[in-house]
Amino acid sequence: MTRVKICGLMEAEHVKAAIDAGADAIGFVFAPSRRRVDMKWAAELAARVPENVKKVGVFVNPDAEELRTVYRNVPLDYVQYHGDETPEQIRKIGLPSIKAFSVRTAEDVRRAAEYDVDYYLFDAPGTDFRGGSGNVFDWSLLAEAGIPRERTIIAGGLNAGNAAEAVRQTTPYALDVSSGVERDKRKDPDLIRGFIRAVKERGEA
Ligand SMILES: O=C(O)c1ccccc1N[C@@H]1O[C@H](COP(=O)(O)O)[C@@H](O)[C@H]1O
Repeated sequence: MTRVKICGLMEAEHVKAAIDAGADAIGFVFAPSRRRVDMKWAAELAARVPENVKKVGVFVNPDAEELRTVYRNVPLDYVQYHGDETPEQIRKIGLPSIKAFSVRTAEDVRRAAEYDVDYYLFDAPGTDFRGGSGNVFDWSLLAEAGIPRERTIIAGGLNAGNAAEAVRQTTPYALDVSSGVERDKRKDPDLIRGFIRAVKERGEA
């Protein structure tokens, strides 16, 4: 069964909607973004999340000490690195990790093999910020990744209308969505439910 991560949550109502709809993971953005949350509020939101729903902190080129401070104060399951972090930096920090790759070319996808992380996330390049752009990348490039599909997460411009096709083409571990479950730049509970339904009710075994 393909997992779903709902990212960029900022409001308690939307955290609850994602959990109730069956999200497998939720994401809090600590990087520069219109979806950024501060550590104290993220800790309050995270405290409402049951253990079976994984909590992911999204960072871009974080300072290692600041990252550890957030990790100590917010009960995160994974750190998502969404910048230019090197394999050595991630290894040295030593926390459970997801590395995001901005995909323009096959070379961008091949870089993933240099990293030793828990999950590999492939996203379209950002526009205003490093992620959360609502753009789709060319999924066919993933054939170049050389990463087991059970450790692959697809992001970038997903919505209830293209989620099933993304799963069909890429057979990933999980889909990750932010813009596609927003209306007027704010998360929308109906869109969250619709996205999760579109992924989970594809008729998979
Ligand atoms: O969501 C953000 O604002 C964000 C900012 C900086 C880095 C990553 C960010 N989010 C990640 O972007 C993709 C989702 O993008 P989309 O809006 O669905 O196209 C996902 O990996 C988020 O974790």
